[in-house]
Amino acid sequence: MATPPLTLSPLLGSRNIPPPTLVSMKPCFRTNRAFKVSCDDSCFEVRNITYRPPGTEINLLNGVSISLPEKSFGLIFGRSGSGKTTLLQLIAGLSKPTSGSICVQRYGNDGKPNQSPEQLSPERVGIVFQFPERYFVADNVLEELIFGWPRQRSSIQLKELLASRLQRAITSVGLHGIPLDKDPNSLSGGYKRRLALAIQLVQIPALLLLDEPLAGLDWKARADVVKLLKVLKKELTILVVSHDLKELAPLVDRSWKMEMGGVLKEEPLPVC
Ligand SMILES: Nc1ncnc2c1ncn2[C@@H]1O[C@H](COP(=O)(O)OP(=O)(O)OP(=O)(O)O)[C@@H](O)[C@H]1O
Repeated sequence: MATPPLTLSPLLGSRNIPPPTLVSMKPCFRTNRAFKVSCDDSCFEVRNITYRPPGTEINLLNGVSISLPEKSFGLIFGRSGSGKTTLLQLIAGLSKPTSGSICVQRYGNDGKPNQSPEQLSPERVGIVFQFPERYFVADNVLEELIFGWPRQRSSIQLKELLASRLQRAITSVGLHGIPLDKDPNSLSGGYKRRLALAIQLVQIPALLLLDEPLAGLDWKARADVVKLLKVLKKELTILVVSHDLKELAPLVDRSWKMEMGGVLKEEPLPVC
């Protein structure tokens, strides 16, 4: 039986993004690891995207391109207001690019595309906005996790599928020791982030987008989230926007700098 796609949590559209603090950058650079795209590998590709919000005269993004191989970790850094979050929103399908495309491209042994690019559908993308815990709506962890799920009567098979996905998501973010009837707002900062990640992982996204995943956490919670992302990276393709370059650097396979005016350039991280 075909599995109906799970709807994205209604929370997504309502999460506002306050500006993060800018972390000073050190003047030494880390080299990006070389990537070999081999037989039947696929890449998430943003191709020459331009974005001008409806009714405005200014392009927030100008000819942005990204290629991120499956199960790799990409990081976008750059000054506040340069357009990083805007780009994540476009990749997640929350707004439409004015021109350009977002797709999945498969490559053959020779490194050349071996079929036509497939448009990246929003159902395959999970996004966790900055400070996601500010937008928790439920009284307990379980309700928070299933907030966006279909409420109509569903088949036993669908219920079983959702339950197994839920179990897997809870385990993969290390929430299994937490009672499901606990108030999400009583969790520690690090566990709130785990919960926000689990909400997205239930849908088994092919691509996970994270906007400032370490912002506002204490050092212990930051270290926990970095450790968790290292584990998730084995299963998922992850694209992060962050100012916390030093802590995330060990995970990063590819990095880009967003210049003011929405111009993106592939560039090594400016950290030792
Ligand atoms: N719908 C819109 N209409 C006009 N301007 C917008 C719109 N959305 C965002 N902007 C502006 O676009 C610029 C880029 O915003 P964006 O949030 O993408 O930057 P950012 O690089 O993620 O910044 P930060 O690091 O502070 O989160 C900002 O100047 C913002 O005010």
